[in-house]
Amino acid sequence: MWRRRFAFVCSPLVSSPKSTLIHNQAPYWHEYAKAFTTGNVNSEEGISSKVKVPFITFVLGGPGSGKGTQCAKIVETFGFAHLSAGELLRKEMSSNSAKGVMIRDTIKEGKIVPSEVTVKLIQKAIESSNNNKFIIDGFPRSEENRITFEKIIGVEPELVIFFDCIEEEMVKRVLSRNQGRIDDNIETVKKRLEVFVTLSLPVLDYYSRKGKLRKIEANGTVEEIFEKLRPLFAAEKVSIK
Ligand SMILES: Nc1ncnc2c1ncn2[C@@H]1O[C@H](COP(=O)(O)OP(=O)(O)OP(=O)(O)O)[C@@H](O)[C@H]1O
Ligand SMILES: Nc1ccn([C@H]2C[C@H](O)[C@@H](COP(=O)(O)O)O2)c(=O)n1
Ligand SMILES: [Mg+2]
Repeated sequence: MWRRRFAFVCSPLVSSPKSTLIHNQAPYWHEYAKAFTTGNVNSEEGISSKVKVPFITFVLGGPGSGKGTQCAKIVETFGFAHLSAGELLRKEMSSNSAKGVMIRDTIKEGKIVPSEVTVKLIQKAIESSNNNKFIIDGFPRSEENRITFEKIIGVEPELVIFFDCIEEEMVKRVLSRNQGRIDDNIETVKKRLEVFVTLSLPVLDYYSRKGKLRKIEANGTVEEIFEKLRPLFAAEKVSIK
């Protein structure tokens, strides 16, 4: 019943109160569901009603729009597991394997890493977590990302948050981030902004049409922005029954 309340409070556009999580099940889904089971899966009947299905939120926005900053606050306040696609890729690129080098070159160019690489890293992180509420930051960055996630993971997000921030502010934030990222320079930021418009906007459009998108105006202070997010995550609305 949490979902019905969620839909009512946050989006009159959500047309169906039916859970989308257990539809579109990929072949992988059965194994995936077992990772979240309460120990009551009946192999003949399939997934039992006690299986805990993951609650997935995607977070999108241009470079420097504040995704990582706000995700950290959501984790702290609402107990989500934070999976940053960019962070997973940066960890992977630090190995000097051929894949690591490919990731490094792609990130430096401000482009998008092939979806299968990113989705497999996300899959591994989900499988090794004890949590069942995930906030996936910086994903899906493209329609290819989205479709690959659906194919491999077989779960749809309940919610997609878009941080809408003006370009000038995003550039300012990235250039003063000072965390030693290879993409925090003006050339790469310009390319990332172009990639965002070309590849990520269609994803936002897709979720908007499904009634799942929540746009957050992201030009204010960290606290002001978090206050806009808070109602989306009020505890009882995201607890999985
Ligand atoms: N509301 C804000 N006001 C001012 N600075 C902010 C705000 N939110 C985040 N920042 C700062 O801006 C920089 C970029 O923020 P953050 O890393 O959260 O963005 P991001 O959307 O995750 O970017 P990227 O896509 O490049 O990873 C950080 O140094 C962060 O401390
Ligand atoms: N789905 C994703 C997420 C990230 N990347 C690459 C390309 C991005 O510019 C870079 C940094 O990501 P961020 O930390 O800003 O989320 O990582 C990707 O290819 N695909
Ligand atoms: Mg980030």
